[in-house]
Amino acid sequence: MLRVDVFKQLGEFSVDVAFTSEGRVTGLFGSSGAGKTSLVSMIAGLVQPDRGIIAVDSDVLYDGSARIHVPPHRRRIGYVFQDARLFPHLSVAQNLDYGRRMNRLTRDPAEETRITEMLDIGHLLDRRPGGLSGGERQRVALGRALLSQPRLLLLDEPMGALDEERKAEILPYLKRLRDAGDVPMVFVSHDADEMRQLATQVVMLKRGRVAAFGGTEILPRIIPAA
Ligand SMILES: Nc1ncnc2c1ncn2[C@@H]1O[C@H](COP(=O)(O)OP(=O)(O)OP(=O)(O)O)[C@@H](O)[C@H]1O
Repeated sequence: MLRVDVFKQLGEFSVDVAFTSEGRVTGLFGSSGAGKTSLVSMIAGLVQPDRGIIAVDSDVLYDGSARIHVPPHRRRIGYVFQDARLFPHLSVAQNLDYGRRMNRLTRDPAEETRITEMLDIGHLLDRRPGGLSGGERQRVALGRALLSQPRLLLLDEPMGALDEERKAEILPYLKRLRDAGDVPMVFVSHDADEMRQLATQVVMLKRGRVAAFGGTEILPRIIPAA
C-alpha cells in the first residue's frame, strides 16, 4: 500500500496530491509539467513536502505534523531514472553489487542469480555500461535497484530515452517484474500506451493535482483515423 497526501509549493507551481494505491504498479500519468517528477522526488525523500503524509504499508516515510522525514538513504526505495546512470568505470557486475554494498547487505548469490536471470543480463556481467544498448543499460539499472532490496521501486520514465526497438528490450522485463510481485512499483510516464501495458492503478496528474484515479480504463484512448 502506498499512501501519499502531500502539498508542496515550488515557485509558482504547487503539488497538492492525495491517493492511496494498493496496486502492484501505481502509474503516475500526465503531460510534461504535470508534477510527476516532483511527486516522485517527494516519495524518494529528495524533496521535502511542506505538509502531509507519505507511507509505504505501515512505515511512515514523511509526516509533516509529527516532524518525520526519513532521509532518502534510509527509505529503502529503489530509483531508476530515464537515463540509467550506471557507473561507467565499473563492470555490470560491480554496478549490480553497488546497491547492496551501499546498504551494507550481505551477499545473496541465489537472489543475484534470480534477478540476473529475470532481467536476462547474466551474459553482460563482465561488460562496461558504455558497450551496452539503452535497453540493456536500463535492465542493469533495474537489477542494481532490486539488489538493494527496496520496499518500493520508483521508475521515472524508464523508457523515455529509448526508441521503439529499445523499448521492446525493457518493457517485457518490467511486466515480468510486476507479475513476480516481489516489490511494488511507481511507474512514471506521459505515454498512455506504455501506462496501459504496465500499470495496475493510475493516478492522472494535471497541473499538480489528481485529475482522475482508477484502473487503466481512465487513460485516454487514441482513436485511429477512419
Ligand atoms: N524547485 C522548483 N522551483 C520552481 N518550480 C519548480 C521546481 N521544481 C519543479 N518546478 C516546476 O514544477 C512543474 C512540474 O515539474 P515536474 O518536473 O514535476 O513535472 P513532470 O510532470 O515530471 O514533467 P516532465 O514530464 O516534463 O518531466 C514545472 O512547471 C516545473 O518548472
